[in-house]
Parts: sequence; C-alpha cells; structure tokens
Amino acid sequence: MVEPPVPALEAREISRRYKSSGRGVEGVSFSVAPGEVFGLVGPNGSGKSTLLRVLSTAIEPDGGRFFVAGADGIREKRKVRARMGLMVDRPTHYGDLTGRANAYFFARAYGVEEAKAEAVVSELLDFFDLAEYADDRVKTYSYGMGKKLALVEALAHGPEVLLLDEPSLGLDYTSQLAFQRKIRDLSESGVAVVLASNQVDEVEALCDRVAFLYRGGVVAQDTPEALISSVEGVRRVVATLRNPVEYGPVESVEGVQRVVPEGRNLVVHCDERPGIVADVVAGLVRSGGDVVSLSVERPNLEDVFVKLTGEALRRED
Ligand SMILES: Nc1ncnc2c1ncn2[C@@H]1O[C@H](COP(=O)(O)OP(=O)(O)OP(=O)(O)O)[C@@H](O)[C@H]1O
Repeated sequence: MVEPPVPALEAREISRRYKSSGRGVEGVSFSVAPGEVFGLVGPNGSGKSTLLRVLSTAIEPDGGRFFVAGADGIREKRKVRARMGLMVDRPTHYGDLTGRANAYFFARAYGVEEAKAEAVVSELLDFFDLAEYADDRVKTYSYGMGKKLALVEALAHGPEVLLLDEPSLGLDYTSQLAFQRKIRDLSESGVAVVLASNQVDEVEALCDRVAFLYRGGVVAQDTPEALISSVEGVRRVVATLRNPVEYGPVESVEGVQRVVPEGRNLVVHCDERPGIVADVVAGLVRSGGDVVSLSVERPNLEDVFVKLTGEALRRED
C-alpha cells in the first residue's frame, strides 16, 4: 500500500488562550502539503498571530499538537525550528548593525556555514532590492525595508515551511511583486507557505487554500475559488465619494449586508436583486454622498467573510 505523503505542516486542534484576556485560538486544525501556499485570513484579533506564534514554537499550545514534516512541534522543537522560517508582522532588528550583518547573524544562528550564509544573504538582499542599502545601519531603514530584511532572514536558511505574518503590508508595488514572485518560486521548489494576511487580492492570487479565522476558530477552509463560488448571489458595489459621509441610509437599504469604508471608497456588500445598485446609489445620495465613481465588482474573499460572519475583515481604525 502506498503511504499518504507526510504534510509539511499539520496542526491538530490547537488551542492557546491568554490568561489575562481569555482570548486566543481554540481547536484550530489544518494541514499544508509541501509546495502548497495556505492563507490564514481573519480580522484583527482573530488569532492569526497567536497561531503563528504557536506553530513557530515561540509559545506552547494549551491543547492540541502540530507536526512539521512529521516532527512533533512540542517534543522536537529543535528539529521543527530548523525546518521553519518565520516572519512576524512587526520585525525587530539590531538597529546599530547593517542589514547584511543582521541577516548574516540570523543565517549563522540557523547553522548555515559562513561562506554559504554570505552568498545566500547577498543573493536575497539583491532579490528584494536591498543591495544598495545592505551596508547601511538598520536604524536608517524605512518600515518597508525592515519588512524586506525580515523576509531575507526568514528565507536565508532554506526552510521547508515558511510562516509569514502580513508579509507584504507596507511594501511598495515593486516589492510586492518581488515578494509574490519569490513565494511562487519557493512553492514550486516544494516549500510550504502559511500566509497570514488580509490583503485579499494577494491571498486570492497566491494561495491554493484559505482558512478563515474568526474569534479564534476556523469558520471555513477551502480553495479561494470554492469559497468565492459560495457567494454567487452577492455583489460588491464600490463607490468613490468626494467626502466621507455617515452612511446609515446605505446600511438600511434592503439586501445590504455590510458597508465598509476603505479610504475614500465605501464598499457595499449586498445581495444580488433587481434594482439593488439603484437603491444603493439612492442611499448614498440620502447620506449626502457626492459619488465620484461607482463600480459593481465580482465577489471576493472579503465578501465570503462578511457572508459567513456578518463582520468585515478590515475594521475602521
Ligand atoms: N499577549 C496577549 N495577552 C492577552 N491577550 C492577547 C495577547 N496577544 C493577543 N491577545 C488577544 O488574543 C486574540 C488574538 O490575537 P492575535 O494577535 O493572535 O490576533 P491577529 O488575528 O493576529 O490580529 P492582528 O491582525 O491584529 O495581528 C485577540 O483577542 C487579542 O486581544
């Protein structure tokens, strides 16, 4: 009989609650195959970072187990750590050292031998357009440069599993493209990637499967296509307004599920029914909105999340 392939990462019923807040994650299970890109999507506070902290062995779960290429995440921490690369959403560095030195020390700490560490770090710094700044002190780096350096560090030892927390948030357009290219290359070479992100366009573009996290638990898990096809009857109306408005009248339009402000846009998640777009526009006008442009878009993962939970992925800050 052929043995089923060993998952690159397997989480079984992971729970971790913070004593002070009583919040965290509860009973989270998923499995990621070698070469698979797996998205973790959920609003602020849904438990993405906590889950990644557990899976990276930074904190122990209260319950459940996890395995990295078969190695037990609780009993075989060293083995698991060596196989994993982690990028946290707020990376910290030694500000007085150069970017190159930071990344080099990281690689050496993972046991990469000197010459190889130097070569790999240079290659990655180059890939992420950091070569020019490689010998500047990190305290002079911008936020985006710090994020790119954290990516270099997560990748330098050649991990089998990559855990990335909001990796492309704060990256400029070119850097986001470089990041996506790198993820595709790594996946082709068999690296499993867990991508915690609320950039739904990027998640749809990169991820083979996605789990939605909500209040510490997984509420749905499937391919982006399957998830989106579950909201066929949903429309996404995006209105650009000249000025921000109180949009209560739009929310009370029949069939409107949720209105989410995004910069100068109002994104209206609504059911598909005859006349709904006209009614949304009327609601915008009643709100005092001066509509600059309006588009009706196909549903995306954000609409799926709204449908499942009644809440938006991104809240107003
Ligand atoms: N150190 C902590 N002590 C107490 N509660 C915490 C701690 N860290 C996180 N929490 C709580 O645990 C829950 C999950 O937080 P977590 O940071 O994992 O969410 P997240 O999905 O990563 O959010 P974000 O998108 O904002 O990073 C939240 O309700 C949060 O308030």
